[in-house]
Amino acid sequence: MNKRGIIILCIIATLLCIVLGANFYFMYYLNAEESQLASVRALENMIRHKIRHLKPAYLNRNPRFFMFRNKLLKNYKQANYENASVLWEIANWWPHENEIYPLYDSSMGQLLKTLRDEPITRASNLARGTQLKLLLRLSQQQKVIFKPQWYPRDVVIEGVVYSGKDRHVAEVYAFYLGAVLDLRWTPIVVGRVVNLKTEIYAHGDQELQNTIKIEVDEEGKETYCLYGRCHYCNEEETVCGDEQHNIEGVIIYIVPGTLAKRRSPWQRTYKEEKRAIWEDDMTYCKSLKNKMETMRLLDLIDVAIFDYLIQNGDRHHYETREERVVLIDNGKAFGNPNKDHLDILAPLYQCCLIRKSTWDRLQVFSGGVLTEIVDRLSKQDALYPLITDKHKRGVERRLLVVFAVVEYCMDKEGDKMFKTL
Ligand SMILES: Nc1ncnc2c1ncn2[C@@H]1O[C@H](COP(=O)(O)OP(=O)(O)OP(=O)(O)O)[C@@H](O)[C@H]1O
Ligand SMILES: [Mn+2]
Repeated sequence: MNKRGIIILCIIATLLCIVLGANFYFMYYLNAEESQLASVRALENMIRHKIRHLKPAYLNRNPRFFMFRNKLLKNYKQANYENASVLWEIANWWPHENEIYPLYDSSMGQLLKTLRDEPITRASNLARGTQLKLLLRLSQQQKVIFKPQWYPRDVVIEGVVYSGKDRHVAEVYAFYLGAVLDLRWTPIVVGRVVNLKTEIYAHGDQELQNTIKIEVDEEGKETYCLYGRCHYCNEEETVCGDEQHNIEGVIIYIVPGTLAKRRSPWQRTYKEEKRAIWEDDMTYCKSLKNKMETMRLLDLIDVAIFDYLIQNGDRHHYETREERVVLIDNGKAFGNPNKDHLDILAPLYQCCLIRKSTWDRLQVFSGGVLTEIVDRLSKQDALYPLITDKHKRGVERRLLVVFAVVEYCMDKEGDKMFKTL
């Protein structure tokens, strides 16, 4: 063979290698993707099977519930007070690690009422986070956060789990749900109707006033519309007062102490065409178990259950207080009552661990009692009813899914999945 022949042969051989190699790679890639998909599907099927065969105890009311009910109702019943300052001082001493308020305290009911009734004496934009929120001062003293209403209760937010703006009532619901499940890690929150003209604009600083548009129609009737200052704020998207200039919103008590922000290991990519590793890798938790303290992992699993019940799929970061996880920012829940995003529960089904106390507590509120008690507790809130019946049914349906996932994990891991840390 001459020199030219050898070169041509070499080129052909190289090309063959590249084509074959690429093919093998492609086939490997396809298989890997298929098996990942298969494992996610298999898990979903397993959970579906478990739901169909749930023990009656998970479906019926638990008689132990009565031991908790009266105490809860008594503790969170809004009550008259004499001196708001004293109550705020008490509440500012409450937090310990991530527990924001005590199990039972006679000041709680009074504190809730101060947040609902005390006059707003100053208002400004709070450009923390990305969504519209205000910083209010009550009675020249206590600073609180205000998140306004964007949607009526029955609007269904379509699309991905983190679509849309905040749902203000979700913050109140989260507060009561945390109280019921003994995950007292949320800020204390009440609903409040505020007057955009006389309470917000009139006490607003120059900057806030500049972000409130006042329109006057031919009859001289004014409309106040707030767009605020924040990452997503713009003049086209406003919160407008009704005929009396009233808007709904929530007053969020500021958690005293230092908060640290951390990236969630189960963070979404926020790009619909790109999936995160944890979304396909069902063994994702294995490496985390070596990297992360068990305490932290258990906190995040509690958070996953909490978020799954209310369908908050936007906990891209979590915050800690004294090294324990707090449930700050629960506004992106209750978007679509007809849809359950199972992957919010990934920390539970991938790690197959749960705090024993959380597991015991969840079972106390089986059989429809969970949404009933949150409903009773929130009856005194200015924004009652917080969520529609469809959303309530969603919470109950998801509680069964949590039971089913724990059953699935028990099959896999046995009792060693329950931790007492
Ligand atoms: N109750 C609170 N107590 C103390 N700090 C708070 C409280 N609520 C919010 N913050 C602080 O303000 C930041 C922004 O609040 P939040 O996360 O609710 O806003 P957001 O606009 O929804 O943010 P994101 O767009 O990141 O979801 C929080 O990261 C936290 O540091
Ligand atoms: Mn948010």
